[in-house]
Parts: sequence; structure tokens; C-alpha cells
Amino acid sequence: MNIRFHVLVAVLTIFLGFTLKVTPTEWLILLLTMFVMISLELVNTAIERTVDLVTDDFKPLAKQAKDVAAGAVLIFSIGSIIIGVIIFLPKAIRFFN
Ligand SMILES: Nc1ncnc2c1ncn2[C@@H]1O[C@H](COP(=O)(O)OP(=O)(O)OP(=O)(O)O)[C@@H](O)[C@H]1O
Repeated sequence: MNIRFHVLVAVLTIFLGFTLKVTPTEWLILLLTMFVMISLELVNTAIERTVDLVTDDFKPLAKQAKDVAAGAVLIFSIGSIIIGVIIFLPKAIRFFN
């Protein structure tokens, strides 16, 4: 996943937020989630670049550093999806009924 994908998801989330009229508290949760997600992706990219700068060889520690950083992004992505479903699903069901 790259940063462009996360920015696209953030733009879609904002569009959905206006369409489904989320509350101010829900906006705060969504904004925090989007900003943390993008920040985490940037930190992941920084770790990848740093590892690549340090070594071109296959090293178990290099693999661990990249995999753990990618794991952090994955875990927060799963959390973000759960938050999105909790906020948007009931509103979407009401919207289409
Ligand atoms: N120097 C290395 N030594 C050992 N394993 C590595 C090394 N570099 C990468 N790997 C392994 O290969 C995987 C892919 O590495 P890569 O640098 O392509 O990361 P990526 O997440 O695909 O990066 P990008 O987001 O730039 O496409 C890593 O998650 C890691 O498991």
C-alpha cells in the first residue's frame, strides 16, 4: 500500500462523511484515524528507506524491521476499517432505506 492509496481513502471518507452527515464527535474520530493512518505510512516508508540505505544484502534484522513496520500499518488499517464500519454502516443502512 502506498501513500496515494491512503490519501484517496481519506478523500472518499470525507465525501462519505458529508453525504451521510456524521456528527462532530464522529468527524473527530475519523480525522484522527485518517491522520494517524497517513503518518504511520510515512513512518513505514522512512523505515524501509533507512533499511535500504543501510544494506543491500538479505539480513534477518532488515527483514524484521521492515515486517514490523508494515505490521504496524496493517494493524492500524484493520482498526480503521472497523471504525469506518461502526460509524458508516448504520448511517448507510438508514440512507438507503
Ligand atoms: N535487506 C533485506 N533483508 C531481508 N529481507 C528484506 C530486505 N529487504 C526487504 N526484505 C523483505 O522483503 C519484503 C519487501 O521488501 P520491500 O523493500 O520491497 O518492502 P515493500 O513493503 O514492498 O516496499 P514498498 O512499499 O516500497 O513497495 C520486506 O517486507 C521484507 O520482508
